[in-house]
Amino acid sequence: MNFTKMHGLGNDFIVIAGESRLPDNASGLATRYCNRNFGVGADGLVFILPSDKADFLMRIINSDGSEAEQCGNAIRCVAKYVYDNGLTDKTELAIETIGAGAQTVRLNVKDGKALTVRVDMGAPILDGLAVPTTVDENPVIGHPVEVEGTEFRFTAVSMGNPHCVIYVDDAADFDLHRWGPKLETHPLFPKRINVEFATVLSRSHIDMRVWERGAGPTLACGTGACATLVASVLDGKADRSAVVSLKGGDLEIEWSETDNRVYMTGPAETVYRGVLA
Ligand SMILES: N[C@@H](CCC[C@H](N)C(=O)O)C(=O)O
Repeated sequence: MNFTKMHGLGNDFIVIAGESRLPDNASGLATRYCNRNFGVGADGLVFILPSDKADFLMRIINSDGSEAEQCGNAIRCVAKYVYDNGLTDKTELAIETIGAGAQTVRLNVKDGKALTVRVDMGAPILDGLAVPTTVDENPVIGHPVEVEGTEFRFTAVSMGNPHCVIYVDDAADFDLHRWGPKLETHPLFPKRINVEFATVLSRSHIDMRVWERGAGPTLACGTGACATLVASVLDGKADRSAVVSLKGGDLEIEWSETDNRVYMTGPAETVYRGVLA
């Protein structure tokens, strides 16, 4: 199997195109090849597949072998891959995801290569049970969650995949490894959850660090950045358009008042190509 190593702000993927459907052993391939010591090393394994609803279908398997419904950084990589490799000459195309339907992406191209990608990430889901959480509220804002005697407050948002956003004094210095895994697997979250720790720097700038479901600490999370902006608007802390700074760099996020959809703009990079043994 040929692969391409790509990343969006350091959230890295092994990208595979050319299969007609998701291989039966996709989960095993992900745990084997995403391993940073015994494999290629990546946060996820991404398949670019044929779609009957859109130009392409993206399936993403986390490094622990679980499938995610959506991935904001991977969808930008997929858009860059299909354009740069001549699988399409469109600079605006639709990519189907299993959790958020077909999403429109717009490529900013220079010298024949895609530089940045703007993605219509769809409307956020705010109903607590649908996110899913066990909290029957719509929306779920500042709900308590207790871990080892420490109480956090989270706002729940699904961008096709589930997120809980927690405000902390200094996201950049937060102990992700201590709290991330316990929150990810807390009984309040029946499908586990992606956890964002956010510090609002101004109404148009949020600093965020993420503990991802199925992948642990990553350098960036596109859906997490979208969820963080949505939560911060709901919480009255930010305007509808803001820069979300992550460990790997910045994403521009807008939650449109006109159509209720979230738009994400950011880079995608190709690192190298190889063949899986
Ligand atoms: N890194 C991603 C999200 C990947 C999926 C996530 N770990 C999940 O299980 O939902 C992004 O950029 O959105």
